[in-house]
Amino acid sequence: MSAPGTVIPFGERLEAVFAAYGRLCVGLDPHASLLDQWGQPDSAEGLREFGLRVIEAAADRVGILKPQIAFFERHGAAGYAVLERLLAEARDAGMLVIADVKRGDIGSTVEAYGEAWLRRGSSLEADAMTISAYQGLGSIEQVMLAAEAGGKGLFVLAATSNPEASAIQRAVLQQSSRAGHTVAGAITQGVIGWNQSRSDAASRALGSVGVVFGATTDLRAAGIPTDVEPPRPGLPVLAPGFGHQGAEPGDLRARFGAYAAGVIANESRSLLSAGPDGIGDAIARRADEYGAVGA
Ligand SMILES: O=c1ccn([C@@H]2O[C@H](COP(=O)(O)O)[C@@H](O)[C@H]2O)c(=O)[nH]1
Repeated sequence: MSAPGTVIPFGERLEAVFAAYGRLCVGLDPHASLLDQWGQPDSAEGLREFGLRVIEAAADRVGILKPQIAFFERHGAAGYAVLERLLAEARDAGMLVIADVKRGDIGSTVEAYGEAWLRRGSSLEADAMTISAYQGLGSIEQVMLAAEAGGKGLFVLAATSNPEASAIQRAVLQQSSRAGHTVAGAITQGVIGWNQSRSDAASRALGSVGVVFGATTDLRAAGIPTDVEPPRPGLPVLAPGFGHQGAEPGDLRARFGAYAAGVIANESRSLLSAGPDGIGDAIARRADEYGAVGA
């Protein structure tokens, strides 16, 4: 147990979760159709009941929860109030919470997003957030520093799971120090470089800044070779695309290759569609299947 106020790097916390619970991450995506299936109204009350039941089923079975903020935002301020409660419940239950917010802007504005989602004591405090470096990796530098100071994590969109992303993410850079790299490859290398530049890099198995790689994505075609061992610290990889979008636990090693050890396998609809009575078993079964894949 660490002393109060001690900052434990996000990468270290993630490593501990992998060791205790494995790599499955439950996605909290309260689609209107799922609320209906769960017998809940498409309202803030419905979100609250749905969210509380998902957290109850997930706690002690998995160590990571990824709320998709869009489904709360569509209910306005009432949705955000529910989200605040659910974030606190999940964190109190000991889960690492990744807020899937995909924020990005000029640096001074991204800093404010970082404060909203990662500052200790913020009503929306999570353990990590997803972020876009479309305005340049430099635009998120202050957030990376603030996250590090608070023991928080970031997942930078690199090679996402949606097929229509490839035209942009596979485009080859003409200028910059990473000319010749794809956009996805340059972002990935930039994040790896950031983790390596931290003072404690050599002693860490995992860095605190990761990337988003879709489990449905051909990483090699996106300019990210998967047969070359990345340097330490290892790269956390938030990987949506398992379950509903088609990827299976058995695909993990072939898809991610040298990055497999850092993969957080997110599944949302495939688990949530088991309904309130089936979700606990669905999570436990899937957690076992990822466990069988190994590290
Ligand atoms: O590349 C990306 C980035 C994020 N997502 C998000 O993950 C979940 C996936 O949900 P499923 O129901 O398991 O398909 C959802 O919140 C997406 O917004 C992604 O799919 N791909």
